[in-house]
Amino acid sequence: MYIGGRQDLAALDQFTIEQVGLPGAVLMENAGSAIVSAVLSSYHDLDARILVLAGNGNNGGDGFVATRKLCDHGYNVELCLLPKEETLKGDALTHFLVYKNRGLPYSTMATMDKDKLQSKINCATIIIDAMIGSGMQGIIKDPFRSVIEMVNESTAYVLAVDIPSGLEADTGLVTELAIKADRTVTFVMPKKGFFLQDGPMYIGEWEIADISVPYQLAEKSTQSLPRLITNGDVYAQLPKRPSNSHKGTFGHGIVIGGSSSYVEAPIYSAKAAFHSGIGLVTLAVPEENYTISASQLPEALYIKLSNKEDHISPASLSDISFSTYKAIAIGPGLSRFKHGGKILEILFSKCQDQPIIIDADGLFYLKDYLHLVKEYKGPVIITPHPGEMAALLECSVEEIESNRLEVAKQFAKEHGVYVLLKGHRSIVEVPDGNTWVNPHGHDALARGGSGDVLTGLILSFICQHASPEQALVCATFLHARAAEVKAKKLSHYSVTPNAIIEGIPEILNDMR
Ligand SMILES: NC(=O)C1=CN([C@@H]2O[C@H](COP(=O)(O)OP(=O)(O)OC[C@H]3O[C@@H](n4cnc5c(N)ncnc54)[C@H](O)[C@@H]3O)[C@@H](O)[C@H]2O)[C@@H](O)CC1
Ligand SMILES: Nc1ncnc2c1ncn2[C@@H]1O[C@H](COP(=O)(O)OP(=O)(O)O)[C@@H](O)[C@H]1O
Ligand SMILES: [K+]
Repeated sequence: MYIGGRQDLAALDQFTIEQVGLPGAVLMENAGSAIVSAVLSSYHDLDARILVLAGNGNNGGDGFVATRKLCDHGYNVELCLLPKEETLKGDALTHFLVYKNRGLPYSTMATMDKDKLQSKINCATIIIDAMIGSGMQGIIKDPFRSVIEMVNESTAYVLAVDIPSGLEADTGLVTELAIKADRTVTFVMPKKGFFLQDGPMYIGEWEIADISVPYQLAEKSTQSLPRLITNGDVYAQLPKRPSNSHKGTFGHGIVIGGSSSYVEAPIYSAKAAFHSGIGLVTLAVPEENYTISASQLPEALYIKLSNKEDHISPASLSDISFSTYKAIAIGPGLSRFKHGGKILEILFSKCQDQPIIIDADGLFYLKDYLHLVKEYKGPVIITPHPGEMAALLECSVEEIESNRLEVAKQFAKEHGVYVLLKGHRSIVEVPDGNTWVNPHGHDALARGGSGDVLTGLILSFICQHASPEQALVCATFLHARAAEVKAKKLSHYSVTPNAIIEGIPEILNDMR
């Protein structure tokens, strides 16, 4: 499923109107009807008081259609047009005239003082936000400003038409104020802004409505648009498991990490790999971590790396026979120490072309070794959280967060790496290829060790013959879904890395 920005949507609408020959007023009729269907599917109480707040652009036009049709269904619905009537034009004006020709009632800000509007908002059970849609730009201005404040303070259920008013479709930025929707019915495709910056906090539950803009056009003409990872994508891309297979079929991976302060991190990665189908895992950890690691995960094979003070001695990596492993994950719990970058130097010199996944403190050292990545024959995958990405780029976390899609794309292109930029709505960027956005995951994942689990999943799927892109798509989605399913059972407060690992089989079992 593609996600688009303002211009992508406008181009698709225009194509449908001009080339396909479906007039804009028909699309608007469909959009309004989709809002009505959303109300009909959830609210059967005809006494519910529905207030439609409309702007003067096409988003408002959708609101006029919805109000007319809700009246026809017998709902107790009221239309309030916020800008002046004279400012209406185009399809919105057409549908406003249809509304008026039907003799249906409406009020405007001009005919009503602020207190009266406030009392309408307070009395509403459902508010339909048709003030501003994808045409939103800049700082929200009056008359919408004060109305948005009132709506956000009310107890009404808020249904946003296409996008909550005040949220920027391209960037997910809310400058000062936007509608906090309970549900957003969006047209044609989800907007990029739903998954960036403030967006996820404003859209509520969301769904896509078909308004007869042919979606196949998006697939043909918008290859560069990001895609949302769906259950279907993951099902299609998960490594298949022939029943006559043996452990060699599903690959042997190695996790290199751990230090005296961070014992658990590489264990979480290896456990996650075991719970998601890998054939064999070797844990290469400092020798002083061996006993506790082996007691927690006896299924793994072990390489005891010699310690230097409280961390791995980089030179000890020279003794690993890397050709044994189908893929390598490095970084969880490695810790930061002087000359730690030597670890990457040795790793890249000893590996041939197997996929290398660099996470956590491995990324800390990467900044000075990016040339090795470019020269390496095999795929390199990096999994930074915004702080790690900011350190790699020597910029602020804010700069990363306000440009997540661009940052990931640029970095992947420049260095030829697969980038998984983590966070609330993680981004998977394939060098010179696709961009994927994960719509799942929440605060239950905001706990030390969550990222280590994800690294193990990526390793596991690569060892099972998934391409790096497939592995990243599957791992990112399953990791977040596992946390969601566990949070439902245990509470958002209580999802440990081990709980996420236990959630993985539940999600895998549900995949179809
Ligand atoms: N033919 C089409 O293009 C279709 C568009 N549709 C609807 O039309 C919407 C896009 O319509 P438009 O491009 O007319 O734009 P919108 O109706 O989303 O917004 C434009 C209006 O918002 C005001 N506005 C923008 N930024 C503002 C700010 N910062 N403060 C205060 N007011 C602001 C503008 O002055 C203008 O009146 C979509 O979101 C969708 O709901 C649907 O009807 C389907 C067909
Ligand atoms: N609020 C959140 N919403 C969605 N995903 C989250 C959230 N907080 C954390 N995550 C996910 O949890 C993981 C945390 O990784 P990371 O920060 O590397 O943790 P650690 O290094 O402690 O294991 C990432 O996959 C990230 O996307
Ligand atoms: K809206």
